[in-house]
Amino acid sequence: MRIAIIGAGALGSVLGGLLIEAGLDTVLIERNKDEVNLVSNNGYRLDGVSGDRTIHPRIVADASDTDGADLVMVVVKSYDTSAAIGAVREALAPDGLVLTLQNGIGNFETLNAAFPGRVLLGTTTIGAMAVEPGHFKHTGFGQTHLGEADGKILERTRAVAEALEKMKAGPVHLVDNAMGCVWSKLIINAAINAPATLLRLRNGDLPSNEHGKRLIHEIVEECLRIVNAKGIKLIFDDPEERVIAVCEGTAGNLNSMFQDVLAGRRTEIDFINNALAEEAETLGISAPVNKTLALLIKSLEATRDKRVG
Ligand SMILES: NC(=O)C1=CN([C@@H]2O[C@H](COP(=O)(O)OP(=O)(O)OC[C@H]3O[C@@H](n4cnc5c(N)ncnc54)[C@H](OP(=O)(O)O)[C@@H]3O)[C@@H](O)[C@H]2O)C=CC1
Ligand SMILES: CC(C)(CO)C(=O)C(=O)O
Repeated sequence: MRIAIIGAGALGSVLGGLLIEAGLDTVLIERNKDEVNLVSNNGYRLDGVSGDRTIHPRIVADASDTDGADLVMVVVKSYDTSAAIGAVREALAPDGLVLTLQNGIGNFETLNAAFPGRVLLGTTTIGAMAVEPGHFKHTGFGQTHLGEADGKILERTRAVAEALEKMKAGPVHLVDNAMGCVWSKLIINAAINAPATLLRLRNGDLPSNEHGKRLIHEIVEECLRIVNAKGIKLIFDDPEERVIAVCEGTAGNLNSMFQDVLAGRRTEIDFINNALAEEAETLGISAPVNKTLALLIKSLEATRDKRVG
């Protein structure tokens, strides 16, 4: 299977490195030309839980320099998905498939509008971090869930799952409820990322007091009203309990939104709490908690240079 990865950032470089080491024909497509030159000339350092080594991938800035991939994995930030469609089109073989493992909602819909019936979706808890140009850290093994949007288990989806399994980065589950997986992760990110960012807390400290617990409760309840109205089936029975378990399981983490804010990068708020608020509005449901969290994070992004203290 020929694989192209669009976005050789943290997750793309970790997945790419593991796929290359597993012997899969994998090319990285990255828009940052300095990074492409650096990695073309020297490879990149990949360290962390799977060891410390240098990966020498094939990496290109122009997707038309690839050979027609059977699988194009989109691992750009959610706000870059629309702009990446041209690169996906250039990289994709005529009968190739697209896979999104991005956080938030809307990525599948954006890609599927461009490549109808050819997009798989899912989630991964594999952890990745960019340390500096040319250096990425594999911060954790994790579970990957993927499937077809209509829930069918097809031979083509099985082949993708088998290829990803070769990374040995954690179990890869072929599921009949991939949309439910995406929404389940959405709720976890909605209830942890924005509040812990605003409170400047590590994940474990968010539910450490009754107010933080109440905040999680209010966010999850609001999300559940949207999920139920849309008829989405989550992959766990008690989402609130799961959010608290994730906080405890990742207690020392600064969540990805907090890391983006600290680094002065744009966040994925439009695809998490803001997307939930928009879904609610479309459904005629009130979602003041998600709406307020989204406005606070967007205000935080807009006032980066005005912070006091
Ligand atoms: N990191 C993690 O552990 C996990 C991340 N995710 C999700 O995966 C997605 C990617 O995250 P992450 O890897 O951390 O993000 P990064 O910002 O580290 O990587 C994204 C990369 O994609 C590049 N890019 C953007 N648009 C294009 C394009 N059109 N063509 C080629 N390259 C492009 C960016 O370039 P530039 O530098 O110019 O912006 C950047 O290098 C997000 O949705 C995230 O939520 C999910 C699970 C785990
Ligand atoms: C699960 C969690 C909250 C772990 O930090 C995460 O996915 C993130 O930081 O985006």
